[in-house]
Amino acid sequence: MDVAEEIRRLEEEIRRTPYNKATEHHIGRLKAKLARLREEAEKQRRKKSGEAYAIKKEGDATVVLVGYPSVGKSTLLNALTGAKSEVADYAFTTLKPTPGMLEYKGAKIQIIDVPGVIEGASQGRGRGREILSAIRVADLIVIVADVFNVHTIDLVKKELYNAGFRLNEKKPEVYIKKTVTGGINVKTTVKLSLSEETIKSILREYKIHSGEVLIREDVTIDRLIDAILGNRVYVPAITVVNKIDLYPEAEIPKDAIPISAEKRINLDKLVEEIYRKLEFIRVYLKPPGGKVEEEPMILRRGAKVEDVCKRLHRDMVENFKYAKVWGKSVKFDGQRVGLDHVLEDGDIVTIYAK
Ligand SMILES: Nc1nc2c(ncn2[C@@H]2O[C@H](COP(=O)(O)OP(=O)(O)OP(=O)(O)O)[C@@H](O)[C@H]2O)c(=O)[nH]1
Repeated sequence: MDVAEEIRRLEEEIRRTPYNKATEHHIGRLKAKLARLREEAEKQRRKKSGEAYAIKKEGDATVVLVGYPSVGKSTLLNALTGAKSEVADYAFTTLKPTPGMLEYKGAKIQIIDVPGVIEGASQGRGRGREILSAIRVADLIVIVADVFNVHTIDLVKKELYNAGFRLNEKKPEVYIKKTVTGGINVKTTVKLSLSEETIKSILREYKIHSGEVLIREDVTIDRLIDAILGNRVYVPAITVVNKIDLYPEAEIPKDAIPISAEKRINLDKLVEEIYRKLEFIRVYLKPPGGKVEEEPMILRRGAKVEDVCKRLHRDMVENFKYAKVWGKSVKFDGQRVGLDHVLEDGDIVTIYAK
């Protein structure tokens, strides 16, 4: 049996098996096997096709518009940025991703439009591989549908899920340290729904027979597999339904924002949501012995001193000695910190280099 056929067989069996305490163990193994085969198939495909477009990230964050053809992605990109992406009323006018820049509250947000996601992209059909590699650069994904194609939201989400993207999901709090001997030792800080046997058999499916496993959430089978594979992309996402001007009564999922790119309806709300979801922080630089600079550097929540260095100069990380920080991220003002130090909004930073 070839890999594709085996994948289909496993999917079918998982669908048919009801989930309960008695079958949990079995389903766990099936899902682990399925994820492993999908990885294998993905590797083979990558060898064949090679990676497509290299997109140059610019600005303070990158937003990628994803959706079926003709829902209005190019129109939206133009409306948000003033960029000139080709618009036409037939499908697939977008041949290359076209970066444009949105400026809001001091942040420069790069917006990229990729060719319409087609069903089967995660299986490498159509231009799928190119699309998915473009989406990988996203700091935020905006799923675009239109009032006549609201159902495509779920199709896009499914494609992205199968391709390893996890939208608006936190990274699983599962930490695995492999050891050479000693068996699997599971430690947990919360009450788990999965049995220890299920957890162990899933680990064994990935050839982990010995190791320390620390679980800090009531993990599901799928999230446990995600943690083991470790290559999932956790990214925030927003959904919009476009062309609301043509059909104002359309039924819109409650977490989606209804907009009209052409008539500029609700775009201010969308921009605000994009800005909020990107979780920007402002960091002020103070050169050694100098005054605090007026213009902040715009970074994302979780940014480290290392990210500041990278923005300043490409050799800065290499020449870094230490930094001093004033503000919320330190215990006392002027505290010395290293590259790994996580900064907070409003911090003042001085970098000392060799
Ligand atoms: N009435 C209305 N029409 C719109 C709106 N947004 C886009 N359109 C029209 O929808 C058609 C498709 O728009 P595009 O922006 O090219 O769609 P796309 O998603 O980029 O399509 P591809 O390039 O094929 O992936 C064009 O005729 C647009 O003028 C809108 O808000 N309202």
